[in-house]
Amino acid sequence: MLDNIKNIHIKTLSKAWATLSEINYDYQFKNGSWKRVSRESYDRGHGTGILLYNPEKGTVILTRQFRMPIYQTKKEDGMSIEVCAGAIDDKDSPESTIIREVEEEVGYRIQEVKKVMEAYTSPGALTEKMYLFVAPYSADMKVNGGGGIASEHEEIEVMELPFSKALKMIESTEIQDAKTIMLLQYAHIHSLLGKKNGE
Ligand SMILES: Nc1nc2c(ncn2[C@@H]2O[C@H](COP(=O)(O)OP(=O)(O)O[C@H]3O[C@H](CO)[C@@H](O)[C@H](O)[C@@H]3O)[C@@H](O)[C@H]2O)c(=O)[nH]1
Ligand SMILES: [Mg+2]
Repeated sequence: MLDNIKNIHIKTLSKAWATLSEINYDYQFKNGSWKRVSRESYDRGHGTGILLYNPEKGTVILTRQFRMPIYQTKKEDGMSIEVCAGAIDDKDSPESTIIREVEEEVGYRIQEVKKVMEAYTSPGALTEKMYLFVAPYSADMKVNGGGGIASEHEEIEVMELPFSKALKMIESTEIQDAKTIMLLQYAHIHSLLGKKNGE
């Protein structure tokens, strides 16, 4: 335990789909003084995301879907271009979650994934950590059309596009999702697309 934090009091402000808490605590600053601090924290569990890439074709698979928080903040159409992603149930591992999400959302059956990053998505407000993966895909792995689970009100458009175009969509701000930008840049830095590495 840290010795510069004590008297932690957690108050649940909302417990519905996820949990919003107000956490009050005494924190000792570097000059030795103690202060009572209050912070809100939103817990909706952890998440996974994956960049699927095809080095032969020079393409990647992304998704496009409506995201209410984007609509709420930007007053635009709320559509978001993202890597395939999913929330992790407590009983599942990040790996098994993402393999299942890939089949549900984009229709590919993949066997192996490579974890490349663990990233807190908004550590001042969210408990969420994203486990980020990459995996190659090919046409013979396609098992369905994807789209997500209609009963969970998901409507996910599957996009297969040249890696070079995806990189340009970061510059043009068509892609604004952080985990997607991180994975596309990872692929670029590590030349995952070989000769078709976006140049
Ligand atoms: N009722 C209700 N249902 C919700 C809510 N939020 C999510 N759901 C349900 O839970 C499903 C979650 O779908 P996933 O594919 O597992 O997760 P995701 O929405 O893609 O989220 C992923 O990306 C997020 C954005 O980066 C991440 O925040 C999240 O951890 C995860 O990785 C949704 O389709 C919806 O049915 C909510 O506030 N209320
Ligand atoms: Mg999802």
